[in-house]
Amino acid sequence: MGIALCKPERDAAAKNRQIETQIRIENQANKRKIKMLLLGISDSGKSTIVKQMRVNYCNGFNETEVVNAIFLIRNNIIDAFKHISLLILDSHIIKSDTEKVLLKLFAFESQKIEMMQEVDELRLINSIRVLECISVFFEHYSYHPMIPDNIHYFFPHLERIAVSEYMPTVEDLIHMRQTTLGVHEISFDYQTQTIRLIDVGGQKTERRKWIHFFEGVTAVMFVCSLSSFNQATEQEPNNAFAWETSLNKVQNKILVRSTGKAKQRPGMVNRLDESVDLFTSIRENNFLKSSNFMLFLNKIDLLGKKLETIQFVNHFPAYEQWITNDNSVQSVAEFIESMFREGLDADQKIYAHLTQATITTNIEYTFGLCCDVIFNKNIETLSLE
Ligand SMILES: Nc1nc2c(ncn2[C@@H]2O[C@H](COP(=O)(O)OP(=O)(O)OP(=O)(O)O)[C@@H](O)[C@H]2O)c(=O)[nH]1
Ligand SMILES: [Mg+2]
Repeated sequence: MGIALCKPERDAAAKNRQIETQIRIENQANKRKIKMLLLGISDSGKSTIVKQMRVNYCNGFNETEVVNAIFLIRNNIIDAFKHISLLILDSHIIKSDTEKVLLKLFAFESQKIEMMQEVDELRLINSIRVLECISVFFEHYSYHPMIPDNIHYFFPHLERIAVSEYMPTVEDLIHMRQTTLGVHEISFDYQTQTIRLIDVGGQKTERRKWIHFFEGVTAVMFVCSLSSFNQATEQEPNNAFAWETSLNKVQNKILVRSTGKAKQRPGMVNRLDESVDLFTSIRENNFLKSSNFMLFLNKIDLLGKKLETIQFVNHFPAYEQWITNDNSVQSVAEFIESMFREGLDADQKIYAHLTQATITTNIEYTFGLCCDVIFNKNIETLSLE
């Protein structure tokens, strides 16, 4: 005989059943959705792609996000001037004593500037943007690896941005940089399907969270910044792929590629090398064996700008042996793509695309191409079952 429950207990049990049913319904619905995962190292452009999806297929950005963006964009600008000031102070660029005072303020007390009253913050941004040494810097060192990519967009717009009545445009929001922490998901309808698009943080400390989202992934969209070829990060103790060894039983391999590796710098890891190594380890992950792999070779615009003054071969000596080693965007992009394809089995297909994630139509077009492949494959799989 069952134990009789009093009314509050009966209500609680009914509520629990209701929640469980709801979760089951949602899980079933999620299974019917196409799950896409955006992966890649930090700053490659994953969240920028999500923003473009929101512009194209959701309702764009809400009022709160736009207001928050005012502060985030100004912080992006202050952060960029911090790095620029440090470089100028350390360089031969001529600067007057008054210029030095302002440069030192941005270089060493940028956090203080961010905490100031808006009127003071704007005054300082407007004072630094017109300095002679700043224009010299942009003329000669504009694509220095320490400079955040989005300052190339924001610098010419500073007169519009550094005013108290500033309201960010959609384009400003696309270029705004906010490091992703945790995992974020958007869901939207595309043609006849519902897509779940999952964005993760690319920093090393964030990567251990990724594995929890590897089940049932239809497509991995791996994003790599082509312009990262001259950027480096500090080497960390060898535990970056701890999630892989503990959860997926894949051996941590020393990855050797014949195509190319960056010139070694003690204690530093080239960001393009880091990206290729990460891609290889993800490609070998058992959970993702049946997923489609889309490679977004992103920031093609910045690659072009950098190659105007930087010789790619100086960073990747193996490029000397490449079929065409003429420092053109096309040739360098092909070489980089080959680095990602190194060691692929004959039956492992990777669909690579050159992208500029800051251009809405470019991402709309590329996403369309990815979906054509995914949907057609789905039809093939269904007809085989
Ligand atoms: N010029 C240019 N800038 C880009 C492009 N794609 C992204 N960016 C900029 O690069 C910066 C980093 O982009 P995010 O999308 O935040 O990078 P992420 O991969 O999400 O980085 P994490 O969240 O740290 O993993 C932003 O300021 C973007 O505006 C591109 O194709 N061209
Ligand atoms: Mg992000």
